[in-house]
Amino acid sequence: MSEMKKGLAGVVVDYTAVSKVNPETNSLLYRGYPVQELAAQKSFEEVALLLWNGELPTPQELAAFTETERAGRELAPNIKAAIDLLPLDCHPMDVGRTAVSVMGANDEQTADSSPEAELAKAKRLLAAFPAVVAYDQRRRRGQDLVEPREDLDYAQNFLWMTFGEEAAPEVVDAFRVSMVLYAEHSFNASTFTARVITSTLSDLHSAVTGAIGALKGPLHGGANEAVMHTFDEIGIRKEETREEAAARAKAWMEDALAQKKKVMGFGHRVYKHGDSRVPTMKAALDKMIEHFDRPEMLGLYDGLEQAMDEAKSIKPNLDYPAGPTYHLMGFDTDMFTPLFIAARITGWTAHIMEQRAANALIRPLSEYNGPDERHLS
Ligand SMILES: CC(=O)SCCNC(=O)CCNC(=O)[C@H](O)C(C)(C)COP(=O)(O)OP(=O)(O)OC[C@H]1O[C@@H](n2cnc3c(N)ncnc32)[C@H](O)[C@@H]1OP(=O)(O)O
Ligand SMILES: O=C([O-])CC(=O)C(=O)O
Repeated sequence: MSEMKKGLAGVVVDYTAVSKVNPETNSLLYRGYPVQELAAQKSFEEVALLLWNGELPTPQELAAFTETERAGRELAPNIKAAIDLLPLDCHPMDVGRTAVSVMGANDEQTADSSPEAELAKAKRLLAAFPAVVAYDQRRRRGQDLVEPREDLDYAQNFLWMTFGEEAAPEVVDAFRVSMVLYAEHSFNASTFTARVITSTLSDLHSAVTGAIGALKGPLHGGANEAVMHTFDEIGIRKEETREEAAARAKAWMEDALAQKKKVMGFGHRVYKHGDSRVPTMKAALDKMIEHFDRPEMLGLYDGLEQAMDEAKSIKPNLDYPAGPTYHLMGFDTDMFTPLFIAARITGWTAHIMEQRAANALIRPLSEYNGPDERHLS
């Protein structure tokens, strides 16, 4: 029997030039650039162009994309109608998955897999998806659709369409940082799903729809939502000091680990000494805690992190600081993973284009362990 690698752990299956995750140096490079530098200096729009094209845009390229992106933000009538038909208590990831599927049916270039068409579709998806998340949160709150504004950038407009008011610059910046950090992460489960689907020569929207299904699970993107459920289970008490909250969180974690529970937002398949993106996202969370004056949230955060570190030396992943950041911004908890979709559309589509350019059908082998051959009498 050939060696089996459950979960493909440690298996290298292809080359990629999109990003490099290095657990030894705890670094993440998008097309060669450290993600921390991009998060400090670049807009999400610039990072998207970097991931797709391999280079940062020239001012002219950025201006052209800005125009396309701002013109493509409206919710198409049949996507709005499809969302309106979905139950208010279905998960927002079901809404996001359905919306991308309808976008695939709408797109005139769905069957065109030329590099130019793939890039154009990726840009349209990036531009159109925020309206899905924004409208879904609003309809669940009994609020009307807010039309996009072309005078706002991607992050500003996303928050505008969700909350119907202009967000403070600090909030916009933390949101932008989260989008940049969530944009890309090599062969994670959802990206690999997108590449598997692409490898059959299926279309870009099908690959993204499948990737959304993979992202939904709590072992992957669904963890950012699960982190908030943990905070809620411990109990968020605004009147509490940071120290009081930390003590309760520590006790909660010790109890959870004694019961051998998996606590979402901690651990990673590749990083074993901490996720390269966490310090940058934690700095954004700190700014939100200060902006909204919520020190007790920091107490909960620190308490869980310290207790996990002391008991198992397992470090937080990106979902851990992202969850409470989105909560403080005002997003409903089950909207957090759709926010991850909005960002990861960039990485997924970059990988879809890369897979298509050097394709091989992805079809591994299995070792049969069912009943021996038998026959109908
Ligand atoms: C953006 C992202 O998608 S990042 C990932 C988000 N996912 C989560 O936060 C879910 C929680 N974390 C996990 O389930 C895991 O750490 C994974 C799935 C991310 C990575 O898992 P793997 O590399 O397969 O490691 P595995 O799950 O085998 O864990 C190794 C050991 O650490 C323990 N462990 C790992 N993560 C956790 C955790 N979050 N809580 C408690 N124990 C954990 C496991 O129980 C296991 O212990 P054991 O050897 O005593 O059985
Ligand atoms: O790389 C992974 O396995 C998961 C992850 O952190 C991501 O997709 O951002």
